[in-house]
Amino acid sequence: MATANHNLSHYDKNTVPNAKDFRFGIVVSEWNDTVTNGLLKGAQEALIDCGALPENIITWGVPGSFELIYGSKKMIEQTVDAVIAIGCVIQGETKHFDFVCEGVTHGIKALNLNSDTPVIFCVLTDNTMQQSLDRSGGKHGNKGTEAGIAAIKMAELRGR
Ligand SMILES: Nc1c(NC[C@H](O)[C@H](O)[C@H](O)CO)[nH]c(=O)[nH]c1=O
Ligand SMILES: CC(=O)[C@@H](O)COP(=O)(O)O
Repeated sequence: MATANHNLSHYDKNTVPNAKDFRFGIVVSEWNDTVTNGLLKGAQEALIDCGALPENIITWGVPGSFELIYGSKKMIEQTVDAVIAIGCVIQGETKHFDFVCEGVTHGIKALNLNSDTPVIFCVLTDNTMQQSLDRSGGKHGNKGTEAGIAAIKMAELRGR
């Protein structure tokens, strides 16, 4: 289902475990910070709405989405139950967009494969700034909210 047909902010609390006993790490890119700060807000609000304690949420900034890989690797060492990697990559004039998006995707996939801590992919890869604004608290909701809920569900699965 395309995002256009699904509000990213919608979730049913009855299907989300209570997050009071979990610790979360959030790594957020400074590139396109109007968007990434909106995603961060959505993620933080979702975590707290579902019981997470503010003191159990560690948040670090990194320069760009490519640095989410290393930042998430270091965050895993903070003994958290899940990491949320937040970024916004927007197509420019060159192929750099392709390499950043592919690099981040493969890097975060590798962290999920090679560590015992789930890393949630909250990286927008959009054609325009408007598409990113629409998905970080705009008309399509907030992908950060979606990522926060995913982090709680994966933290619970990790403990099974
Ligand atoms: N163009 C965008 C970037 N580019 C920067 C890279 O992510 C990286 O920081 C640089 O190549 C140094 O390693 N990053 C984004 O997050 N979003 C963009 O649109
Ligand atoms: C994703 C990027 O790195 C990109 O926004 C940079 O823009 P450009 O391709 O015009 O250099």
